[in-house]
Amino acid sequence: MNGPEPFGARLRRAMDTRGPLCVGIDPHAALLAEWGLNDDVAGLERFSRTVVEAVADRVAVLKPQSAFFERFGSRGVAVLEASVAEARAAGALVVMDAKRGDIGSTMAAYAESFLHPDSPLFSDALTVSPYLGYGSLSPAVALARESGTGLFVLALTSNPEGGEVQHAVRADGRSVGATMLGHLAAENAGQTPLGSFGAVVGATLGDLSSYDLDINGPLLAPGIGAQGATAADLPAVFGPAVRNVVPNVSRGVLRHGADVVALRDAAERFAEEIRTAVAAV
Ligand SMILES: O=C(O)c1cc(=O)[nH]c(=O)n1[C@@H]1O[C@H](COP(=O)(O)O)[C@@H](O)[C@H]1O
Repeated sequence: MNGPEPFGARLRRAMDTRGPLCVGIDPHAALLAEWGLNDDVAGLERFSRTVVEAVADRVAVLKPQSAFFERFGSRGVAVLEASVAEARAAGALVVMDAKRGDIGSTMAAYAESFLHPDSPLFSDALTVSPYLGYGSLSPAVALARESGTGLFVLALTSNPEGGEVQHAVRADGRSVGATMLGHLAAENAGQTPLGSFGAVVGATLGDLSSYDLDINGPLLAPGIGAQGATAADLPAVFGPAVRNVVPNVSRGVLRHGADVVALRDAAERFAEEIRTAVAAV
C-alpha cells in the first residue's frame, strides 16, 4: 500500500524548486504596532493573512509561531488554523512552531493535534523538544511516518542559554546536542532523497564542525536577521550540510510590512543571499 509522500521528499522538492528559505509568521505585539494594527484578533488576522499573501506562493516553508496566536485564546487559534490552510493551499509547506514535548502518552495527543490529517491544525511538520528524553517523542515519530509529515527536533538552539543543556557532556563523552543529532540520523537512515526528521540548529552558533550534522534530514536554522546571523554565515556554520539547511527568517522579513510588495521583496532579498551563499560551497 502506498502511503502519503513523506515530508522529507516533499521538502526536498520544495527547496529545489523554490529555494530553501523559511519565512516565520511571528506576530509580535511590537510588529502589529509597527504595521499600524491593533494588538487584537483582527490585527492578528490581518498580519498573518498579509504574510501568507506575500510569500506563500514562492517560499518553500512558512513557520507560524503558535505562541503569538495562542496569546489571543481560541479566536487566535482559529486565525492560526486559517493561516495554515491558506499557506498550504498556496503551495508552501507549513512547519508549526509549537515546540511540544511531554511524556510519551501525552506526546501522542500533541502529535495528533498537529500531524493527524483530520486535525484542524494539520501541518506538514512540527517543532518538538526532546528534553524529556528523545524516546518520549516516539508517538510523534510514528504518526509522522504514517501521515507523511515531519518533525524538527531542538538539537542546538540559536539562543545563548541553550548551551547549558545542549553542550552538556554525558557519561559516554557525547554532548546532549550531538546525541539528539545521532537519534535523528538513525531515524532518517536509508530515506531518499531526504529523511523527514529534522534538527533545529541555530545559524548563530559559529563553527559546528565538531558536530556530525550529516543526519540525512533537514536542518532548520533560525537566527538570521534579528538574532544577528547572516546568510553569508551559513557555509562556515554548516559546512557541507548546508545543502540540507532550511534557513528561517522571521522579524528580518516581517519588519518590512505591512506592505505586501515590500514584504515579498524582503523575502526575495534573503532568498537571493541564501542562494548565493549556498552556491559558493
Ligand atoms: O524552533 C524554532 O523555530 C526556533 C529554534 C531556535 O533555536 N531559535 C529560534 O529562534 N526559533 C524560532 O525561530 C524564530 C526566529 O525569529 P527571528 O529571530 O525573528 O528571525 C522564532 O519563531 C523562534 O521561536
